[in-house]
Amino acid sequence: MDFSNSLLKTETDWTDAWLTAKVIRPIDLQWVQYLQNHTNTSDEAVLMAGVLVSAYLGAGHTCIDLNSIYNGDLAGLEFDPAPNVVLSSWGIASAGDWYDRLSNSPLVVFAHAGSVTESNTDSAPLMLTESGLLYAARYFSFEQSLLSFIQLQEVKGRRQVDAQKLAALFPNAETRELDWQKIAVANAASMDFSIISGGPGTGKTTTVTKLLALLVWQSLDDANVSVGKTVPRIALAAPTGKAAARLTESISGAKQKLDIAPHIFEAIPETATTLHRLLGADFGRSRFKHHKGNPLHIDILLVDEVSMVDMPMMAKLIDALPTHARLVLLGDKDQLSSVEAGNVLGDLTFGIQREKVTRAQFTGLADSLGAEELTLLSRQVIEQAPAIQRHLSLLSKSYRFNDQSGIGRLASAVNLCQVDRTLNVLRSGYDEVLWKPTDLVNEELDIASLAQGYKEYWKQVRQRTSPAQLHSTFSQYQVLTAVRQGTFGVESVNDSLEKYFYRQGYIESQSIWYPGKAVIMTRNDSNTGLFNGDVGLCMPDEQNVLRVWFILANGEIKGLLPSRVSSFESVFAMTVHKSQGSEFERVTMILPNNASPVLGKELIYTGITRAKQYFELWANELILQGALKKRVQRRSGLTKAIWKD
Ligand SMILES: Nc1ncnc2c1ncn2[C@@H]1O[C@H](COP(=O)(O)OP(=O)(O)OP(=O)(O)O)[C@@H](O)[C@H]1O
Repeated sequence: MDFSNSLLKTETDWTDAWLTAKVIRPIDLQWVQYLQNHTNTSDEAVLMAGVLVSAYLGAGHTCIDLNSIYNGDLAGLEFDPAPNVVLSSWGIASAGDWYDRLSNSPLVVFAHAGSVTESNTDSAPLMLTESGLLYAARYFSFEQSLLSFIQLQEVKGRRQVDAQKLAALFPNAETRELDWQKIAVANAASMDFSIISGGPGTGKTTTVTKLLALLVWQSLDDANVSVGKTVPRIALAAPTGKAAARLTESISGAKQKLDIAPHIFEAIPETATTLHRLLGADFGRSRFKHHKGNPLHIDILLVDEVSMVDMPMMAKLIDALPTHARLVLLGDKDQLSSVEAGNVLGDLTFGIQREKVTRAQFTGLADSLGAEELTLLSRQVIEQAPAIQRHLSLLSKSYRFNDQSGIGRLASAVNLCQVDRTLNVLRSGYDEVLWKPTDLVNEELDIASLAQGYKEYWKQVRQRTSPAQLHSTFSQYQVLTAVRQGTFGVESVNDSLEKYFYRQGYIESQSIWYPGKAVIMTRNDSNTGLFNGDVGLCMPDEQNVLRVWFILANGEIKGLLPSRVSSFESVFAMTVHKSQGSEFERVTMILPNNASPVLGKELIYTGITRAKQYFELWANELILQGALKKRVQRRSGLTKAIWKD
């Protein structure tokens, strides 16, 4: 693209420098040029703000903060020259000056609730708030709908909770120690909007299955569907096909463990779907079938793996929710945020306090819990908390990792950014944690050792085992990488692994598709119904025709001819980003040998918590230390708006 005639071209050549350094993308300039052409604006300070808004969106931030940028806080993005240096060279001496220039531009509209809707975003491309946050208008509108939804929850009354039924679902609840899963259920049952967050194995699925059982039981009462009582319509959803398939599996498992009447058991669904499918994605159109004008036909919506849900999707989900429906969000707030812009779960749970309840919550729980529980809970009350706190429950006791577990300890140290403790755990010789320090100079990867984990998989490929069994074996082990490019990036590691498998004779032919080939979808495909992130394994069917087998969100297995599978890549190694929503018995995670903007503690925490039994880390100590000190904090207006009290 030639920008030579553009007003963006200045003596400082800031656009060229930023493009060359890849800190902005051509699309960021194209967008601003488009705006510029439509409004005849030539104020470079405004155009720079537009370029930054677009570039920040690309990096996952929903807005820019003029004050932070002017003060040199660039959210980890490496702009050289720094925006404030360029702005100063134009005589803009403070963030306030920049604000004034933006306020007077035809490109910018002063932002307040209701000042923009998704349909009028073209006439108001940039939105500026009083506090100096600048948004692309669509993103301001998404954020506003989420805020309005949360505000609406505050005026809704409490729902009655049946204490006896609740107690029956928690027969082992102790009287000397609070059961925070029970409190989470009691709390969520009493309101229309709730978030249950927790690390791996803290019982999120168990808790939410009991919540569904309680809600169904309360609706149907003790008798079988009695006159005048209807079964609540419940939908289970997750952001990706893989996460939905896992939710299907884990809800069915958790249901089996409940001691409930058959008619309640039957009324709790087991099949989850993707958010796209739930909302009625029409791949040819940007709008979903379900929205405010045509809401979903449901009474309760449970969404799992919410850390992966981006801001536009969350806004659309809320838009499609009928006003009477309950929304329960589930996820691990400490995991990586969504690939696209936003950090919805992180923002909503930003100031969450562990094992605390607000005064309002405590009062609300009075008729749901026993006297002894209330006495214990009364010691956990916080008097001052923002309104959102009463919608939140944080589960922290892990039923997967006990206090002695290496993986649990490692995840906890990483999550708290404790460098020394992390290194101690890695060096402590736990059976289930191994650290292989990598050499910064000699970038050889021990592929033979990496490939060991796939031995059982290849054995089963040779034995032509069933696709379901093959998937089960494949999910036992996964190599994870932090980045895509470079020797330790996913592309190179996959390539090396495939070459190794070929040399070992595991791969039988040189064609693209061979028995045992493992792929991951890289985009949604309306023709096949597959979703970005779905994993397919190649094996002959009973007629000896090669097919690629996928596990669908509902748990079914579907075999497609390879010619029907497009937009995929190999998945013997996958990026940590793509692994969100999946878990494996054993994981090897490889960090790159140079610092990368994506490398922060959230990524390392997410990688570790994919492993259920064994975790191996291949990383250089310096790179690891640097990553642990880095928190990737996404800019948005949500946190301040919700947690300001
Ligand atoms: N209160 C409890 N007492 C005993 N075991 C429990 C309890 N809660 C959960 N578990 C067990 O711990 C394991 C993990 O529980 P669950 O799957 O509900 O957790 P999760 O937070 O959803 O896990 P994940 O990290 O996989 O999403 C399961 O085997 C479950 O049966």
